Amino acid sequence: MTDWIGSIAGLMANTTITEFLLVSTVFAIVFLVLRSERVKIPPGTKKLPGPMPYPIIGNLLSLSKNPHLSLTRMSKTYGDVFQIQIGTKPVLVLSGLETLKQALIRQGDEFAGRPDLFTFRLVGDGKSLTFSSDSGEVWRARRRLAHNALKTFATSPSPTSSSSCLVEENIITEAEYLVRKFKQLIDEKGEFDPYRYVVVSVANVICGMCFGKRYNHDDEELLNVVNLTDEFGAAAASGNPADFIPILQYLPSSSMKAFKEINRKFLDFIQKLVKEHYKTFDKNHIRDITDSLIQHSQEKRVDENSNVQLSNQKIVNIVNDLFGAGFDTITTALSWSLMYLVAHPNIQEKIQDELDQVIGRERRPRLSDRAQLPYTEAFILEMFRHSSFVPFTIPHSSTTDTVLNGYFIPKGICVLINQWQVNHDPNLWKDPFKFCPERFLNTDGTTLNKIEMEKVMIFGLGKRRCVGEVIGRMEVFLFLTTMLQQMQFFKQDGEKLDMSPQYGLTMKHKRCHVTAKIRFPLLATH
Ligand code: HEM
Repeated sequence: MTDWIGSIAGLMANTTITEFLLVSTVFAIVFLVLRSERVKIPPGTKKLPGPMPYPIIGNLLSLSKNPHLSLTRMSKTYGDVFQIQIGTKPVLVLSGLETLKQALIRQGDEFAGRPDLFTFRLVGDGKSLTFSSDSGEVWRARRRLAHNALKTFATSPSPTSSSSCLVEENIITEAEYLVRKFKQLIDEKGEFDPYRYVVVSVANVICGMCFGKRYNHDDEELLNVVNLTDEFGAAAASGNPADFIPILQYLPSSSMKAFKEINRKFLDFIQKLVKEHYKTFDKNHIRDITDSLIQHSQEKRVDENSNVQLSNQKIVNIVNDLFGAGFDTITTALSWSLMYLVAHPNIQEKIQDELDQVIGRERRPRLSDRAQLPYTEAFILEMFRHSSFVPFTIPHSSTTDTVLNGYFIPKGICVLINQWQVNHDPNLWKDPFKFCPERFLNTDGTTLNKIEMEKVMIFGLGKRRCVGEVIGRMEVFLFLTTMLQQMQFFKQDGEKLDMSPQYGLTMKHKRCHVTAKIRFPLLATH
């Protein structure tokens, strides 16, 4: 955001007074015209509350560097449903768990759209399932395809192994490689940056599902793509001024240049793999998600639940979304987990005691152990809640004129959904800023409290809820338990942990080097 403010300041410095007055007059006229076209509120409904916008920039300055915090503060004044203006565009902000359930579940169809934003048009050549403004039948048919592909190639029972499903085997293998890599780094250097290696292991899991392929930790091609997520997340985050003030799209901006470059690199990487799949495709031997999408497009199957006919590109491009969404979120979750573990050694010890008692040292953790590891599960929930590393869902839009909590909502308004606010709402959580896994346990301390668990907002809700949630939760559990069964992590002597999140689509902490101790020698078998 500072990049944009810098551009505006630079522009003003190079402008004469006459030019400045002329531009101001034009903007003032545009502002007055826009004001006169204000939305008419139907009788019996209320006008959305919200702060007074300034001409041209609206409430942009009030968003600050951390929009999740400023919009949470505003919700205390204006309530769960209020409007701000970014540039000249109105934006609806929703907070409060009950309000989010009302909008996204009970009125789900009315809030399932995506706004047509400048940055979103740059993702996946404008054809992304996640970011494009397709809603209705096209989006629904693509979402069903994504769901089915994940079911077939991830969560279906494994025909050949003892694992409960295909992806379990895949994750356990990658987690084991990761632990070996950490051990090697400890022997060689005594410390390491976990994020750098976790990202490759997590990317390998989704690469296995999508392309039947894995990469080693030093593969330049993969590293070039997976290391772009910070810049991607900064530009695609909710409230990017370039999405709301059209003139900013034409000003020189290093962050927007980087964003375009990232999308191009990402698309090239995926397209290369898709092309290889087309060359070796055999309809009698479907190897992975890409093959199954190619098969679907070649057979020109009409989606069985609708009459919509999707283009080949819109079918095969679904793999871009699955790959893109499938590694950054989980890597960020694991990286935050390691930060909390080194910041709270007593919590790390408690998890390890639980793992020792339930699993022991003779075998590796499995998904079937989850029910017997309530403290570990409570830790994961608390990591999701406390970090709230996806502070807003991806922006939604209203698909029709509607009413929410008595307020009139016009069709097509961009909607920001503040997950961070729900996860830190003092009406829902005792001491919301304290990191305390115990809050998710019943008083007996051995079972999880379902009501508390369901209050955590990190995967969204309703029609647009994350399609990879099941896999995401499995991955975080298996990577974490495999690491913690074998290794104990510490912060380095003298290293200060900086856990302040950097705002973005997914919020990251500053990269941090940790050290680790091997808890017991590696077993030859799982
Ligand atoms: C810890 C891991 C994850 C978190 C926290 C997470 C979170 C989210 C959130 C907040 C959304 C936006 C929901 C909305 O707009 O209302 C989303 C959407 C999505 N996620 Fe995830 N996600 C995770 C893992 C995954 C994985 C592993 C995949 C794929 C394999 C995936 C695929 C998607 C897709 C395709 C969408 C777009 C859905 C749509 O627009 O209809 N996610 N995710």
